[in-house]
Amino acid sequence: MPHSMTSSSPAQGHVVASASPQLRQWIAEQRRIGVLDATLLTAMTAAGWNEAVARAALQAPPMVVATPKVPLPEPALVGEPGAIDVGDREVRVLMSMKGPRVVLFGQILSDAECAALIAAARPRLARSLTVETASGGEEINADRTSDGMFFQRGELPLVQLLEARIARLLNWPVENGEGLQVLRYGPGAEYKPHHDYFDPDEPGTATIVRRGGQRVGTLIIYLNEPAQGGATVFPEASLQVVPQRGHAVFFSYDQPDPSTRTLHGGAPVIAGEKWIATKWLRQGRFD
Ligand SMILES: O=C(O)CCC(=O)C(=O)O
Ligand SMILES: [Fe+2]
Repeated sequence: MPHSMTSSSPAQGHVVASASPQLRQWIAEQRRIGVLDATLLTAMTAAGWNEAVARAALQAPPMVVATPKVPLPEPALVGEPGAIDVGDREVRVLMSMKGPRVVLFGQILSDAECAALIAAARPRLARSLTVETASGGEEINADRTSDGMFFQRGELPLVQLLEARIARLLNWPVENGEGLQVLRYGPGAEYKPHHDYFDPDEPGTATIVRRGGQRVGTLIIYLNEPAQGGATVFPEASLQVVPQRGHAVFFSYDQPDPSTRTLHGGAPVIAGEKWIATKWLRQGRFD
């Protein structure tokens, strides 16, 4: 009988002799986001799959997941680890959401490292520009009232160390990352909701993506804690990430399209200052 697939439950069916490609696809997708096999088995039998078939499907060679349009940065969350070893440090896993793809991490930087990054960036701050897709150049933008600067990739030992951690954490080559950007928001400063990918309909985008391809993921690292305000918000997911020193929020987008629901912004700082470091990840080498 025909059956429909959703991402949250296996296909319903009567007793079936063998696992369909759809079922194997669903298993692969669930594993990718970290669901354990025991949980999958329960879900499959509850949905009407014969237990022997369900077990066989779980034992079959893993299927390549076809859902993402392009390979994406993604942390290894299979088995639901509480932390990920990034070489010189254990990064804590605090929250994981599938659609939009958002993962919250803790302790990617120590307090001392956050302070050192702020100190290195502070003398180089200037009013933030945004990439202007109309021309491919950069411009001052009223939607973005922070001050910022870019580090060259590998510019300082601390920057290099952080880039290596990010590469391990998100399984994405260091070479595909843009230089780390540090932003400071004073009281009232904000970054209105936007997408980080480059709009394919804008004439300047072709020029921009010649170097490294599209952006496919973003990691925002919180370097301090504003006294009030300054959350990173995802309006379409009703999600608000409160800045905590050393934490980082990751999100990815498999195509440059609003359907990824990765619209996000930095809410106005109400009191104090907000410092973040942003790492944008490209599809290919960003040289
Ligand atoms: O300030 C924030 O929380 C968001 C920053 C952001 O969207 C970006 O740097 O692309
Ligand atoms: Fe952004």
